[in-house]
Amino acid sequence: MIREILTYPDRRLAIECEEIEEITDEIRQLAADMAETMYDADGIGLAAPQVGATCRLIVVDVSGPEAREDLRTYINPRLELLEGKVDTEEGCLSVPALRSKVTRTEKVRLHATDLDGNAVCIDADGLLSICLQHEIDHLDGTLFIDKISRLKRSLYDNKVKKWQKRAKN
Ligand SMILES: O=C(O)C[C@@H](Cc1ccccc1)C(=O)SCC(=O)c1ccccc1
Ligand SMILES: [Zn+2]
Repeated sequence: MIREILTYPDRRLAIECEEIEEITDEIRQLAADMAETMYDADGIGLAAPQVGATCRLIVVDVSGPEAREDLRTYINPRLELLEGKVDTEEGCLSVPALRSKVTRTEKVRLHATDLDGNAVCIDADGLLSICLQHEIDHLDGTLFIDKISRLKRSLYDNKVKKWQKRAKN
């Protein structure tokens, strides 16, 4: 089922998520719900804390929400940063109405477990590399706004305060 996506400054987005010890039916259901929620929100990735879960689970599909033909689910994902630096314009489903330049590593090596319990080890570059870094940051409680300039961050914080005031009235 589609779950609510938490938005900044919800403190649950800052949680350091725990390793998954056992792949239970509950984990499988969460992964299915995260994929459905990601597609519904036109995303190419989603991390468990974005739907209020505190385990190290991410889903990615860089083929995009229209194609939906390359869904990958990763349990306890870990990245080796290999080489290169790249600047990209990022957004986040948990940080509405903000896009900003983020500098990331170009090539990464992913170590994870898939839903069948098999070990995964793949090298990634391009959009998949960026998406994996963005999603695994979420598992560590890091949002891309933690990586932008203090000025841009404070401007966004002021916008959020205005939205919250308006929501209260
Ligand atoms: O908030 C999230 O984790 C989802 C986010 C992940 C992301 C991946 C790569 C760069 C920035 C952020 C998104 O999916 S934002 C949507 C997006 O970037 C996109 C959507 C369709 C096609 C291409 C990109
Ligand atoms: Zn995000």
